[in-house]
Amino acid sequence: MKKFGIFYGSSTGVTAETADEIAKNLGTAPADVYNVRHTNPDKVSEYDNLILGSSTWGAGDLQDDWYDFLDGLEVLDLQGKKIALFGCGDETMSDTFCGAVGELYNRLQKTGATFIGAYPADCYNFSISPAFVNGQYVGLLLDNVNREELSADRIKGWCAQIKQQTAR
Ligand SMILES: Cc1cc2nc3c(=O)[nH]c(=O)nc-3n(C[C@H](O)[C@H](O)[C@H](O)COP(=O)(O)O)c2cc1C
Repeated sequence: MKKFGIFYGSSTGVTAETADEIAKNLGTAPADVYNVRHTNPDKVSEYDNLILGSSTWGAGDLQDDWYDFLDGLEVLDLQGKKIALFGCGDETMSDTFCGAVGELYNRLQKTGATFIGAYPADCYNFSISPAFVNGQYVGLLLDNVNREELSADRIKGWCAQIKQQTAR
């Protein structure tokens, strides 16, 4: 089984670019990076570790292409797999910042997968995010609308963490 499969949904390309950047940092081949719009959820069975990314739209909602994919994904048995989440949003959207990441986290609990890649919420400006659980974010959250200059380092640090958490 291959190590990392990266699955993303993106409306204007920001999360797509982030997925590619994460792939480079993890040493993942482009062929293992999937736009969920064109992918069957069963594809995840080929991977030990799933990196899942969505931007947030509406008011804290999933990126459009995630709806069907998540319906199929959340009913799978993913025991033994690790899931790391990332998202792109806008911190100034107050309490919906990266809400899609919170939704992925909540709906995928029942799959039995182990969640890795929690990220410290220091250095962000937010009130309450749906992705903020037990004092930290449940994944890597990026604000390329207002703080794009921070994203490359955040991705680098997070990928180093993911490598450690999947080393065994
Ligand atoms: C109409 C609209 C609604 C948005 N709603 C949210 C939101 O609720 N929370 C958030 O964090 N970001 C929100 N955003 C910001 C987007 O998530 C952000 O621009 C993101 O980088 C888009 O990524 P994508 O191109 O991969 O879809 C919104 C943007 C627009 C234009």
